[in-house]
Amino acid sequence: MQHILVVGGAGYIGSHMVWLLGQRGIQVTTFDNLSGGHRDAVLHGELVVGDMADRALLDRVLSSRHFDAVMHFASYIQVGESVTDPAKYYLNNVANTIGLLNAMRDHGVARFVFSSTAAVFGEPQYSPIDERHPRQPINPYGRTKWMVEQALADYDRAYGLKSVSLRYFNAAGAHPQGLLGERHEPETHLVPLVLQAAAGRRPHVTVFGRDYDTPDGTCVRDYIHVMDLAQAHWKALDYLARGGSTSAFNLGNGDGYSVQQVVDTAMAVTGRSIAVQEGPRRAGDPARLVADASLARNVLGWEPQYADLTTIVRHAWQWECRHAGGTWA
Ligand SMILES: O=c1ccn([C@@H]2O[C@H](COP(=O)(O)OP(=O)(O)O[C@H]3O[C@H](CO)[C@H](O)[C@H](O)[C@H]3O)[C@@H](O)[C@H]2O)c(=O)[nH]1
Repeated sequence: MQHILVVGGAGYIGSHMVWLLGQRGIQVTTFDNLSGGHRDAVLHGELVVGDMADRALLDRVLSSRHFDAVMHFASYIQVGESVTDPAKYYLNNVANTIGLLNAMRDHGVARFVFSSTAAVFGEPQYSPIDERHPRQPINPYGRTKWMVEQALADYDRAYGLKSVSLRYFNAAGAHPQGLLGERHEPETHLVPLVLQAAAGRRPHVTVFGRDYDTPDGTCVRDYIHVMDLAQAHWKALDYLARGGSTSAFNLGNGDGYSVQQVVDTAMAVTGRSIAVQEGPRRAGDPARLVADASLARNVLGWEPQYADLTTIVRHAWQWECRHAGGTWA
């Protein structure tokens, strides 16, 4: 692998990926519309600012050099918004992604790494969730990701496009040296919200439901460090370069932490108290989402380095302190 096109490479997970590729000596072109990303977050390679829907621009980029693979981080990710505005999600996450695949096909790029999600599984029927678990997404966001996964299987059968879909559980954490971190506008994810409350930038964090069938009544999730996600993508590129077949892998640590445990860990890491407000359940939240990621370990040779919640929260806190103004400067 010499040169990779990273679509959506200025966002949270994409920017960590671009950094890691730089560390590995890989050339990168980042293609991003900057709607959810930041120009300053691209720490390596060239940046093309544009829209995935702009086919003429995609053609220009894809014909500018040979790309060994394309990585896709350009989806919208808010479950609630996908319910109220499904058009936005089907257009970007499905139609624009298919447009990208068609452009890749026309330009002879035959490898693709796709950011998928645990949301393709819907309500868990057993735990931990392995790749064989039925894919029955319960919201438009999950459906868009599952549609693309299915399209990728068809594109392999018909056109020989080889792909890896990586189904993230709960991405969290930040670059270990504080170079990059998590910023979404608006922020809806638990770890940054809890840390912003610890930093005094929010008055409190709201716990969405305390009546779940879990040990402390709050939802349990499998938090995975963003650098471990990037490492899994790196392994996926290597797998495809070695002739690996089109596949999907779950990415998580196999450890479930409750919302309350995240708050408690954040208080221990930051040494600050965090005000908690009780709120109702959030629609579409399963009680427990925990991954069985043994397939990624066995087939990709993936080994998470930062698997414990304390490390994940500590790195996220370093980022929060360093960028307390909410900017990348
Ligand atoms: O202010 C908050 C925010 C979240 N939560 C709870 O914290 C847990 C984690 O919530 P996040 O919003 O951080 O993460 P989700 O599990 O909802 O989302 C993850 O899974 C989704 C699909 O299920 C999408 O893939 C999404 O991008 C990904 O971060 C959930 O139980 C949620 O109810 C709270 O209690 N209060």
